[in-house]
Amino acid sequence: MNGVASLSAAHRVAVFGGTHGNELSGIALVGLWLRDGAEIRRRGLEVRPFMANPRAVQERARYIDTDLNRAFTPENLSFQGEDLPYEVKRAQEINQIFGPMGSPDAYDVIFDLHNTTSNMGCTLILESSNDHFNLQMVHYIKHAVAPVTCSVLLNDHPRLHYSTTRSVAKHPIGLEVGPQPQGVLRSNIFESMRLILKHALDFIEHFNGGVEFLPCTVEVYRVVERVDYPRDSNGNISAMVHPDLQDCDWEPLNPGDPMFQMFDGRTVQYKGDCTVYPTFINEAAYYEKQQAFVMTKKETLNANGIKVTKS
Ligand SMILES: CC(=O)N[C@@H](CC(=O)O)C(=O)O
Ligand SMILES: [Zn+2]
Repeated sequence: MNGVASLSAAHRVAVFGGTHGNELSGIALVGLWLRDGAEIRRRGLEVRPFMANPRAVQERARYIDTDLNRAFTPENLSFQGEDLPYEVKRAQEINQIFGPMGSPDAYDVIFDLHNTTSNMGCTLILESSNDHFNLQMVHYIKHAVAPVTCSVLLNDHPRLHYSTTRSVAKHPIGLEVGPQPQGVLRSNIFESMRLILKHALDFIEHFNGGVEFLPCTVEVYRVVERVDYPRDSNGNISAMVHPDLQDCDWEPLNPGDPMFQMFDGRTVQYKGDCTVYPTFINEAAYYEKQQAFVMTKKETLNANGIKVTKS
């Protein structure tokens, strides 16, 4: 052994767009690939483009009844009856088609395409720090796009983790590209998303084809806290993201640095005792979630070497 683990091939891959109906890059790309899938075809793989929340896409809304990307809880997936919220029914359908979640029948990989209004650039979102297949994939993608940066957000926090659409797959991976306003298509964001997905599919093709990926390290930003806006006694927002923090996703925030600018002009400073790396700063979709930004800490993860199991 040289530290290289054998994993089974990843034959079934899905690409989801429109999990949120107002994030247009993934919707446009999946629409394109539903009409002609040549671009995402790879040897030894089934790659299935899929519109996750078609009614929300129709309405150009994030969701109809409830956020689909929070809906994949065990309770929701096992509810019976007719009167369920649209996204709960849709979650059950998606779990039927691409799951069941946690079973051997589940799809190997789901890429879930999102846009953010934050200045995050290209970001891959992982839900586990010990999925070595995904760690190797993000390592490959980071190298393939360099010198352009592709950041990795790790959300496996026990309290802050949420039940995503992609979590139906064995290897769930989110792709978040911004900044792009809701309901808007920007060509640069569209092309960045398209390129990341190309590299991701290339990685899987190489892996299935027998290429060995050696042990490596991956820099990730681990979610440690969600930060709400300052609020008045009625619960209304009383401040905005400070101009020194706005658009500074992934940049260090040090103790004493400004975070918010109150409507009355005062500044709210970061009072923590260590450097953090804010992201999803001023994301439009997070006002309803009482979230001004996410605090992360930088970490280096070790990825095992991997190669495909000979069958
Ligand atoms: C802006 C946005 O929708 N972000 C995604 C992030 C993710 O896919 O984990 C969400 O909150 O569902
Ligand atoms: Zn989204």
